[in-house]
Amino acid sequence: MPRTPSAVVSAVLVTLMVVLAIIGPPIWGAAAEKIDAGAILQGASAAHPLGTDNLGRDLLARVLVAGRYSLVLALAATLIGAAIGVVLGALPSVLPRRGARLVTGTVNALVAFPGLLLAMFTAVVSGMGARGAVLGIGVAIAPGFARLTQTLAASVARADYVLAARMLGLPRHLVLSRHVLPNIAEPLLLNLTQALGGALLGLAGMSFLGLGVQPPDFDWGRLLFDGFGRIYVTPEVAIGPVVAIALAGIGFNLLGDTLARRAARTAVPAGRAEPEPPPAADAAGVADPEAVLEVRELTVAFPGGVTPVRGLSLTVRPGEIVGIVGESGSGKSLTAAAIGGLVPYPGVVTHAALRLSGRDLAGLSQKELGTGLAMVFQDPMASLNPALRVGGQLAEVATVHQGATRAEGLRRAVDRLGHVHLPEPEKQARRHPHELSGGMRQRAVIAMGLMGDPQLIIADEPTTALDVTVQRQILRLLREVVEESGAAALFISHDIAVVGELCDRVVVMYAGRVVEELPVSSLAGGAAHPYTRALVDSLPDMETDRSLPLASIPGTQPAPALVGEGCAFAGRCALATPRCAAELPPVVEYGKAHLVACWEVT
Ligand SMILES: Nc1ncnc2c1ncn2[C@@H]1O[C@H](COP(=O)(O)OP(=O)(O)OP(=O)(O)O)[C@@H](O)[C@H]1O
Repeated sequence: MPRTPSAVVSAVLVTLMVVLAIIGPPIWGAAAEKIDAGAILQGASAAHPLGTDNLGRDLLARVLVAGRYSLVLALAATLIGAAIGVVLGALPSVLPRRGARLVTGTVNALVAFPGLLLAMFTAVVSGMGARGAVLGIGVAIAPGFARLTQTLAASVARADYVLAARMLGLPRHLVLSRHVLPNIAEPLLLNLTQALGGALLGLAGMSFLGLGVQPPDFDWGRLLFDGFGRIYVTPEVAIGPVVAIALAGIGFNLLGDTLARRAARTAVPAGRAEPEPPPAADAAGVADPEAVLEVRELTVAFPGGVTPVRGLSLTVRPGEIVGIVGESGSGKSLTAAAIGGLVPYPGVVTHAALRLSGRDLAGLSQKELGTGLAMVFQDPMASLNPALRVGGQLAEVATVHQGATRAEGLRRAVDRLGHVHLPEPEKQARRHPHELSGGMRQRAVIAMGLMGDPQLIIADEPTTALDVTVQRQILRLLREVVEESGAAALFISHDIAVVGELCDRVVVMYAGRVVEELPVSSLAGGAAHPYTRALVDSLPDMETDRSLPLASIPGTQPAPALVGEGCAFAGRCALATPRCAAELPPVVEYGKAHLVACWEVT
């Protein structure tokens, strides 16, 4: 059901156009063709509300009848454009390098060429009339489709399942048709709707220029062309086709926008088996009144059976800093992204519960999310707009979400920048992000999170890009901010030593699952899972012989698409038995505030 005003408007307009195309010719067809020598070139009257043409035919009836032809021509042009575009866009994936470069270069040149000129040129070359105009508009639309197909195909090409198919030696055209095209079909279809609106306007333009539909046929553009010569004497004769063209163009463009927005929100991959449905509502249970963040059975899946986060549960309580630790690729960042609603398309997030202070995260407004949840990422430049001054960006949180004036917002921004110990905060607020050092930028991002009233701060590897001294300062700042603001924090890191220093509790992830959760105080000596123990053992201490290479865990973590039935760590585990590889160990209690998933220690 459409919900936003633009969705309602687009649904009404498009339905109207389709109904008109179906019922227009049978109902008003005869009136549109009826020649009346006594009513030639008349203006508006009761009998002819939009006037008549040079043969005395009723213009209102002609506008209503022309809808079908206009829509059919636009649909044909769009399909031609999409077909040429998808072929051109997909070719670089199957051609040898040189051919691919040639096609890409041609597409780039065509994208830069004005569409209407391309359409006019093609129409003139292929013969004036409806066929030439349709071909012309089709050719003008094609480069846009080609560029979109290329970009989408390139983004899917790096997915694990495409790499796996390539490594299996599948021919390129099969990789393209089986693995790439089905996964980019949905955005292409959405683009088709928007292109239909553009084609309608383009065809009307061609007919208006005299290059399109020729008499005795007529579409809205042709009616506008005929009426335009009389626009100063009887302007109403041009109004009908103008209104029809505008409404149809707006309707299809808005429909494309609405569908694209909806698809981005639901992000269900096209043409692929969908991941398991979310567990039944009652599995969510009752909200934990103690929890700032409650995550139950969180799963993040991508097309092709890639499930990098599998049934993850965790709880963060007020004032607590919980660390998520794991090797690269264990699913830490996707967990953070899923909590923040930032999993990129075409990822699908399912969960039994995802609550912030007892409230379903999906039900929170942008304002509640913007002020209640602060996200700090590894690269502060990714969170700061390089074109804006730091103070202005921070102030935006207050002006957009809290209804503050710009002056109030700026005052609060300077105050928050001082709070995170940026020297001379007024001066820093006037600077652009590139004028600050990496550590200062990260402080500014933390200050941005503090502009609201965050209940939870999610910090995803916030110190990885910084040098060791600055790392320590930022970690100290995070602890201070949590203590002062009363917020809780979820701290993500691959470094168990850093987690051990900063956090109260640690959640250890391996290949998308929680394998152990324990208080940080139990890490040294109290860890139960062989993986956690190996992580702790790989840390150097005072007695480590620094002349020897650091201990590391032999083997590698399996890629998300290659995780088997049982424990994903079994292949690297010294304690593994045949049961470990065959059966998934459940996460069970192992002493006070301690959970573990391992057959051999429970
Ligand atoms: N857009 C995507 N499409 C398909 N797979 C993805 C996508 N994003 C991430 N993945 C897969 O999910 C897995 C987990 O990624 P994630 O970034 O959460 O790991 P991580 O533990 O944070 O690692 P790192 O420390 O390297 O960031 C990776 O193996 C990656 O291949």
